[in-house]
Amino acid sequence: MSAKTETRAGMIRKPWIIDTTLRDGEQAPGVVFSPREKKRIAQLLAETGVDEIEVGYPAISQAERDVIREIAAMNLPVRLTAWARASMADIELAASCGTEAVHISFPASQLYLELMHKEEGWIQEQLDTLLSKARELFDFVSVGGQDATRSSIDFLRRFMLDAEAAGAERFRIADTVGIATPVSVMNLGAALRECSPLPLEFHAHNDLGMATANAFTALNAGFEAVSVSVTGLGERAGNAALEELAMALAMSGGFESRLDTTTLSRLCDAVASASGRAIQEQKPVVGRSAFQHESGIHCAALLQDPLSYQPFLPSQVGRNDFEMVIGKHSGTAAVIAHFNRRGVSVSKEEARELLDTIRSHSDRLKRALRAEEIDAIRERNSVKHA
Ligand SMILES: CC(=O)SCCNC(=O)CCNC(=O)[C@H](O)C(C)(C)COP(=O)(O)OP(=O)(O)OC[C@H]1O[C@@H](n2cnc3c(N)ncnc32)[C@H](O)[C@@H]1OP(=O)(O)O
Ligand SMILES: O=C(O)CCC(=O)C(=O)O
Repeated sequence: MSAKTETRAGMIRKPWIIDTTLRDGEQAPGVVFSPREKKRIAQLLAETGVDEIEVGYPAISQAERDVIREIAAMNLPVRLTAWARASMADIELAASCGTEAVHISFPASQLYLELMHKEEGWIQEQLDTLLSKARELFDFVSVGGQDATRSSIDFLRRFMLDAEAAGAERFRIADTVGIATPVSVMNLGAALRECSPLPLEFHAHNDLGMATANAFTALNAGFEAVSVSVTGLGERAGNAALEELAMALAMSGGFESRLDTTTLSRLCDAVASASGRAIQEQKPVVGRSAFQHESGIHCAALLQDPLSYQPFLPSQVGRNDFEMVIGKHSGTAAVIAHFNRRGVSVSKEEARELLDTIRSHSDRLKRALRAEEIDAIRERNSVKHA
C-alpha cells in the first residue's frame, strides 16, 4: 500500500493519500453534491493522482448507493472505498456498490462506547464477526477508531492488535474532534508503530487549525496513509486539506507522492462550486490572496524573481500568474510596473509623485486602488504638469 525507498539522500516515503471529500466532505453541514458533481469530483481526484477515494456512505440511501455504483463503473485508476459503521447491515449495503474496499468505523473512546451502551469487549467480538464477512465481500478491509485521540494508548494498542488479528489491512486513527497536535501525533505514531506492523492511517480534523500539520506530521511519525479532503471541506472546521498537504509533501523533499499539483486549482474550484462553499480569500495554496501582493519591498523583488516572496509559483498549483495590487503599501517599482503593463513609461520621479496621491487615496478609502483609479491619478498629475 505504501513503500519506503532507501536512497543515498535518505529515506524517501511514499505516502498513501485517501481523499474523503465525497464522504466526510459532504458531511459538512448543509452540503449536498449532486450525482453529476460527485462523478466529476471523483474524475478530478483521479486526475490529481490520489491513491484512494472514500467514495461515500452506502447506508445513507438508495440514491447514495446508486451514485457510488456509477462511480465504480467509471473504472478510475484509484482504489474506491465505501464507508460503513461497525454493523453487518452497513457492510452488506456497502458490498452492493461495487467498490474494491470497505472502511469499517468503530467507537474508540470510552465516551463513544458509552453513547452506544457498549463495553470494550464488544469491539473484539464485532471485529471477528464483521471482518470475516467483510473479507469475503471486499478485496481490502480497513478498520477505524472514532474519537481515538481521546482514548488511551493502551486501549488503542489492544484495538489495533485485535483488528490485525481479525484480518484488517489498515488501521485508521480518527482525531474526530480535532484536538491532536503535531507533538501528540508524533507520540501516538511512535507508540502504535511499535505495537503492530498493520499500516496506519491518520484522519485529521481542523478544530484547532492543525489538521494539515497533523496529517503531515503523521506521515513523518510512522503512519503510512492520511485522509484529506479538497479545500479541507468536512464536519465543523473541516479536515486536512488535500491541496495543502500536496504542497507540503512536494516542498518538503522527503516524500514521493503521485499527486499532480498542477490540477489542484481546478479541483478546488470544482469542489467550491459544488459545495456552495467559496474558497476563502486567505486560503493557503488556492485562495486568491495566496498569490496577491501589495507591499512595495515584496513587489520590487517579485518583479525580478517570482520566488522571492512566494514559496512556489502559481503555475505549480494551476493558478495564473501572481497579482500586484497598488495601495498604501506600494513602492515605486510596482507603480512603474503597473504603467509598463499598460504600455506607459513612467520615471522613478513621477512614480514617487503618484505614490503620494495613491497613499492618501488608499488611506481615505481604506483599500487598494483599482487600475482605473490609478490611471486617473496619473492623468490628473500629467495635467498639473502640462
Ligand atoms: C465521525 C463521523 O464522521 S461518523 C459518520 C457520520 N456520518 C453520518 O452520520 C452521515 C449519514 N448518516 C445517516 O444517514 C444516518 O445517521 C444513519 C443512516 C447512519 C443512521 O440513521 P438512524 O438509524 O436513524 O440512526 P441515528 O442517526 O439516529 O443514530 C446513529 C446510530 O448509529 C449508531 N452508531 C454510531 N456509530 C456507530 C458505529 N461506529 N458503529 C455502529 N453503530 C454506530 C448509534 O449507536 C445509533 O444507533 P441507534 O439508532 O441504534 O441508537
Ligand atoms: O472512519 C472513521 O472511523 C472515522 C470517521 C470520521 O470521519 C471521524 O471520526 O472524524
